[in-house]
Amino acid sequence: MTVPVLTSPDQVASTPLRVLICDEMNPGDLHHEGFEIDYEGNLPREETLRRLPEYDALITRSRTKVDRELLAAAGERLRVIGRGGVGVDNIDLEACSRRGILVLNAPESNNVSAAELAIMHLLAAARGLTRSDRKTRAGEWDRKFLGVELKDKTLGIVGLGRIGSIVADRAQGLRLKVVAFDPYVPENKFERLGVERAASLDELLTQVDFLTVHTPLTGETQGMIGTRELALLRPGSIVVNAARGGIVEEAALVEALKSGHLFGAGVDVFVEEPPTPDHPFLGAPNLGITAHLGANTFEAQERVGAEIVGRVLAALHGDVSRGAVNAPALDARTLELLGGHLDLGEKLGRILAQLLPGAHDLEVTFRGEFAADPAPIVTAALVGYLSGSTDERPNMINARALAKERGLNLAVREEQDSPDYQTEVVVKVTGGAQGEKQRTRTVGGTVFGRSPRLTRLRDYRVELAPEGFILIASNQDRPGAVAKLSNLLGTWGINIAGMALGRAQKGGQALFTLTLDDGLTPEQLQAIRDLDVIDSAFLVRV
Ligand SMILES: NC(=O)c1ccc[n+]([C@@H]2O[C@H](COP(=O)([O-])OP(=O)(O)OC[C@H]3O[C@@H](n4cnc5c(N)ncnc54)[C@H](O)[C@@H]3O)[C@@H](O)[C@H]2O)c1
Ligand SMILES: O=C(O)CC[C@@H](O)C(=O)O
Repeated sequence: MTVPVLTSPDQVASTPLRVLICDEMNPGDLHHEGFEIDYEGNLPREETLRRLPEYDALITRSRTKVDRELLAAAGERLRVIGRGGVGVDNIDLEACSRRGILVLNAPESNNVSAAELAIMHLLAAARGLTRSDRKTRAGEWDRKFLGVELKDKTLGIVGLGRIGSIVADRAQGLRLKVVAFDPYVPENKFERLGVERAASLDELLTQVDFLTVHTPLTGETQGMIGTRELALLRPGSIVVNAARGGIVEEAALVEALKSGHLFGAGVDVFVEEPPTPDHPFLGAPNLGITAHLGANTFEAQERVGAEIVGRVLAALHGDVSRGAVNAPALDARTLELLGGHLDLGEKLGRILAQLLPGAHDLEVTFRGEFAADPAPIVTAALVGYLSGSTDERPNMINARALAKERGLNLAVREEQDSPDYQTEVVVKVTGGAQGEKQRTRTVGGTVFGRSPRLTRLRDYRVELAPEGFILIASNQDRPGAVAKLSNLLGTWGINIAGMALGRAQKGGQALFTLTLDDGLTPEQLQAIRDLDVIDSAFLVRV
């Protein structure tokens, strides 16, 4: 982990710290003692690259790509990048971390505006706004068009985070029934918002009249609404994407509009922004388009500007407590003493996120004597558990706040005794709807030298390096199971890097855990599940 070195207050007093704002926003008051802030609105990229070496911090919106080229042009002086808004997909976070550059965002400031824009697109598509506007301007007074009412229809929301929750609230005001799919959000949030929970994306798609997506763009969400998913929607549905281009596949959306399967759609975001003049969206029927304007209101820009400027200036003074997207908050000594335990905690969290996402309780048990206060291991477990489901890149600074926001309760237990290892960390998550059977999943691990080892999966003892992909399979402890499984993997050319076998009692249920160098296709996983010696099989990526 890289700990960015920020300026000490002494340095600040002698030389003004320089901040360049290169994208359009309302930056508020630019006069702050000890700082020189240059607001340039839409600065051409070449100019940004040319001037950047003279600045300590850069503030952007989504227009400016903070890539390796920009970082190379910046040279040594740049230490903080502020993103006015939430999505950091225009910023190469890995490259920033590697150079010790702190990245901050302002995720709460534009969510009302973005949610209102999504509702606007829904209403516009329902009443054919863009079509009627275009025809009337062309001299055609077409009053034949019939729209649809929203009242008593069902809105499906994918992603019940900050913006999805506000959309749910506003939609209920329009008398829509709201159903959402978000496997990472605990049940109590759905209950609090009065939103019905869909168990899967397919279940959501088959029961809604309108669909709106509010997830970050991740490996999982890219293209998550494609031809197959659109076909699952009822004929005459409306689709809105005001999140990120590509969550709804562009070509599939155009096709579904042209075929008449969809009544209409609204988009605020494109895969490539700005789109080329021949982009298929531009000729699609009943498709309302805005130019990534979700955050473009006076109110949001005032909040975004004030928040991101404040955060960047605070960070330049060494206070990284607000909005840090990529910075660890630990000193070098603690990092040294906790050794591989932070890595272990993060891996245990990541495994659990795949075994039981959307839990409402997470409990960490520490066994044995740790060389330093093990509390950061809890944070690391949260980082792992929350990763992959939010734009905010959970890290050692923001993970506890994010967990609180999600309604994830934390508990920590310490046991002096560690019968099997010098130290052991066991993480348990519990989830499930209120009044229904609660599910729990437990994983545990230890550290050999600086390398994490998995020691426990559910009630089974294992010993395995948590690397790559782990295949977890259970069977009735019958002979021949291992051979059949490894033969099958061998026929696919998949190498087994490590294997552990655990069983609760002789002849009872047994658990195999295999680390694999490569992942499995859904068909391969199904073929394993279909083996007569296997009861269940699950693949997690560490
Ligand atoms: N159009 C705009 O101008 C504009 C403005 C602000 C935000 N945004 C975008 O809106 C989106 C939502 O922002 P937010 O602040 O609400 O984010 P958030 O992190 O608060 O919420 C995202 C939600 O998506 C859920 N999620 C993640 N992966 C999922 C998956 N595979 N399936 C279902 N749910 C999943 C998460 O659990 C989380 O609850 C982001 O893409 C953001 O960049 C766009
Ligand atoms: O204002 C912007 O540039 C982008 C707004 C929005 O997409 C965000 O990520 O906050």
